[in-house]
Amino acid sequence: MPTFHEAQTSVMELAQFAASRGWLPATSGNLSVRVSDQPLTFAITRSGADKSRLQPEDVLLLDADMRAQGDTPYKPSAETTVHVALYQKFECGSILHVHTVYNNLVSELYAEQGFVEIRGHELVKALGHWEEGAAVRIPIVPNWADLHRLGSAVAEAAQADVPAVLVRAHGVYAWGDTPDDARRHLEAIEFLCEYMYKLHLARGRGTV
Ligand SMILES: CSCCC(=O)C(=O)COP(=O)(O)O
Ligand SMILES: [Zn+2]
Repeated sequence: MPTFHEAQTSVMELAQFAASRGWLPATSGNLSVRVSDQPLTFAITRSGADKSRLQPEDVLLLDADMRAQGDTPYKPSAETTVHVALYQKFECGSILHVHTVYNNLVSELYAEQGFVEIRGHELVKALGHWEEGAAVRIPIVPNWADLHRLGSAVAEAAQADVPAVLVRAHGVYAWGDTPDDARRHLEAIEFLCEYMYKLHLARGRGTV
C-alpha cells in the first residue's frame, strides 16, 4: 500500500495523463488511490479543482465516512460516495472517473438494456479477458442526482471481471488493483467506447 504522499503523487500523475487526453473537461472527473484497508483511507481529488493543473493540496486524504484527515480548506469530490462504495466492494487500489463524449454517447445508445456488450475485440484483453471470442458487458446505471444513490447503483452494477461502470450521460468509473492497472483499463474502455460508437454509425450507413 502506498503512503499518502505516494498516493497523492499517483493521483496527480493520473490526472495529468487523463487531462492530456481531454478526458477531464471543465473541472469534471475525480481520481483516487487507496492508502490503507482497515480502516479504509484513500487519496482523492478535491471537488471543483481543475484536474489538469492539480497541486498537492488539491488531493485529500479521506476515510470511509468521507472525513478529511488533517487540515484542509477544501471539500472532497462530490462523487466520493462512488469511490467509497467501490473500495468497499472490491480490493482495488485506484479508481478513475472521467467524462468523455464517446463514453457519454455509448451510455445513451445502450442505456435501455443496462449494459453495452463488446464481443470479439482484441482490446478486451486489456480488461483481463484473453479467451477466444471473449465478450465483456459494461454495466450502465442512471445518473442519479442523489450521490449516495449513485454510489450504491455503481457498486451494485459493478462486476468483478469487468473493471468499469458507465453512468448515463455523465461518464465512466474504471478501477484496477494499481494506479497503472486502473489507467490501462480506462484507456481500453475509452478506446472501446469510441469503437462501439463509430461501429454503430458505420452499421447505420451500411458501410460495415
Ligand atoms: C463540473 S462536472 C460536474 C460534477 C462531476 O460530475 C464531476 O465529475 C466532478 O465533480 P468533483 O466534485 O469531483 O469535482
Ligand atoms: Zn462526474
